[in-house]
Amino acid sequence: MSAHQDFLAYVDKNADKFIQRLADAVKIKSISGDAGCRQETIDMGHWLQKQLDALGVTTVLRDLGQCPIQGQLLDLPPAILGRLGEDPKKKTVLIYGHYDVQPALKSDGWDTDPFELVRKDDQLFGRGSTDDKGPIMGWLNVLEAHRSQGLELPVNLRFCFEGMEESGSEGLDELIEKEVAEGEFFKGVDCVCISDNYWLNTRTPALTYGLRGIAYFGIHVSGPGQDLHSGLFGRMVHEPMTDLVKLMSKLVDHNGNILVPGIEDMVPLPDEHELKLYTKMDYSLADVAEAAGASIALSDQKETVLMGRMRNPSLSLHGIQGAFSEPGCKTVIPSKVSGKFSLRLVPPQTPELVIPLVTGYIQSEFAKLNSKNKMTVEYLHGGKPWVSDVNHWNFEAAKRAIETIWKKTPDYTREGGSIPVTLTFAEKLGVNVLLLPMGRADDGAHSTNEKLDISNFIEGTKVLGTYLYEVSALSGVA
Ligand SMILES: NCC(=O)N[C@@H](Cc1c[nH]cn1)C(=O)O
Ligand SMILES: [Zn+2]
Ligand SMILES: [Zn+2]
Repeated sequence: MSAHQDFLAYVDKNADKFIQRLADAVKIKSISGDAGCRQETIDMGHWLQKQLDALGVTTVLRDLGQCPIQGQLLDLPPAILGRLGEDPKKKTVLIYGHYDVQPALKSDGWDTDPFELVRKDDQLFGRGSTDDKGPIMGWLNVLEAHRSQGLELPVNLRFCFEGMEESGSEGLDELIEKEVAEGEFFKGVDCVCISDNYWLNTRTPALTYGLRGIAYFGIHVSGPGQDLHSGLFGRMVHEPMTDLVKLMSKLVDHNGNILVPGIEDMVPLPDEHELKLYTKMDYSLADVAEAAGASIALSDQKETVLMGRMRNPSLSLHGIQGAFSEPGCKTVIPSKVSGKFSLRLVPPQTPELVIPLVTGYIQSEFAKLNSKNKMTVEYLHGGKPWVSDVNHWNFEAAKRAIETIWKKTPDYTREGGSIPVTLTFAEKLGVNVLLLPMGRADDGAHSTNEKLDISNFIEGTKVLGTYLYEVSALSGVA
C-alpha cells in the first residue's frame, strides 16, 4: 500500500478517536468575545499547542499583547506558530485556523449543552464543531495518521493558529507583518490553506476563492443619569432607546438595501459572464431554506440570492446592549444603550473607505432628531475583502483531492463571511491562498445547534491529507 492509502485507512479506523479529540476541544469554552472566558480561551491555546507538540510539531506561543474588552484590559490569547518538516525539496504549506468560538448559551435555544459534543445519528453537535475546531482537529488527524504509522508527510508544514478570529483577529496582522519583516517563520512558504468556511449546499464540496470584508460598529446613546420609570418619565424626557431604534432603522431597509449613501454605489454591477457563473451554480431556493431553517430568501431569483452573499455588500443589525431583554414586563427607560451592526464588504470596499461614510451619515441622521441625548459612533473592528486566483496549482491540488475523496467536482464559491487574515497572508507572503471548507451549508455556524456531519469530519480529514499529497505531486508546476 502507498503512504497515501495507509493514511486513508488509518482515518477510517480511528474515527471514534478523532471524534473524542474534537469533544475534548469543544469542552473548552474559548469564547474570544467574552471577558469571562478569556482564561479558557488562553487555556485552549495551550491545549492545542500540547496536541501539536505530541504530534511532532515544533511550536512557539506568540504573545499578542492586551486589548480592552467589556471595560477590562485583558491579555490576548496567544498565536501558535508551528513547523514540521524542513526538506528543501518539498513544497511548504502554511495552514491557518482559529481556536476561539462564538458565544453560546443553552438558553439561546440549543437542544443540548453547547460545550458538550453530542453525537446524534450521523452528526456532531457543539459550539466550534464546524467553526473552526472541527477543521483544526482535521489537521491534527492528518498528523496523527502519519506519525503513528511512521509515514513521511509529502510536504513541509507551517501552522498559524489564533484565538481571536471571532473578535477581529486582534494583534495577528501585526505579528505577521513583523515576522515577515524580521523573522524566519514564513520564509519558504509556497501556499496557504485555510479550512474555515462551508460548502454552498449540503451536497457538493466547495473550493472558495473570495471572502467579504467586514466593518463592525457600535452606536452609543445615553441621556438620563440612571434608568428611569416609564410611568414617571415617559413623554417627559428624550429616551435613548427611541433615538437608537430610529437610527438603526435608517441603516438598512427590509429588502436588504443599504441606506448609507455611497456604500452601494462603490460596487460595480456584474457583467454577463459573471451572471452566468451564478446561473450555473448547483443551488436553489430550497438550499437557502434548508440552511436558514425557513423559506425567507430576499428574492425568488437564485442569482440575486447568490449575489447577495457572494458579491454584494450587506448590512446586518446584531443587537442592542443595555436594553431590557429578560422575561417579564419591566417598565424601564434604559439610560444608555448601544446598538451593534456590521457591514460585509466587497472589492473595492475597505473599512477605511466606509468608516467616514457610516459615521458621517449616522451623525447627520442623529442631528435631524434634535435629541438632547448624547450619541457616539464607534468603529469596533474590521477586515478587507479578498479574492484569489483559482487557476493556480494550489486550487488544482485541492480540486483533485476533492475528486479523489468525494468523487465530485467542487463548486467554486465566494464566501459571504470574513476571515481578515486571509488577505494579510496573500499580500504579505505574496503566495496563493486557498479556502478548503470541511462543513456544509446547514451546519449553523455562529448559530444554535451548530453541528458537523461525521462524514464531513472524516472524509474532510481525508481531503485535507490528500490535498497535501496533490500539492507534492504538482511540485514543479509554476
Ligand atoms: N468562519 C469565519 C468567521 O466566522 N468569521 C467571522 C469573523 C468575525 C469578524 N468579526 C466578528 N467575527 C465572521 O463573522 O465572518
Ligand atoms: Zn471561523
Ligand atoms: Zn466564525
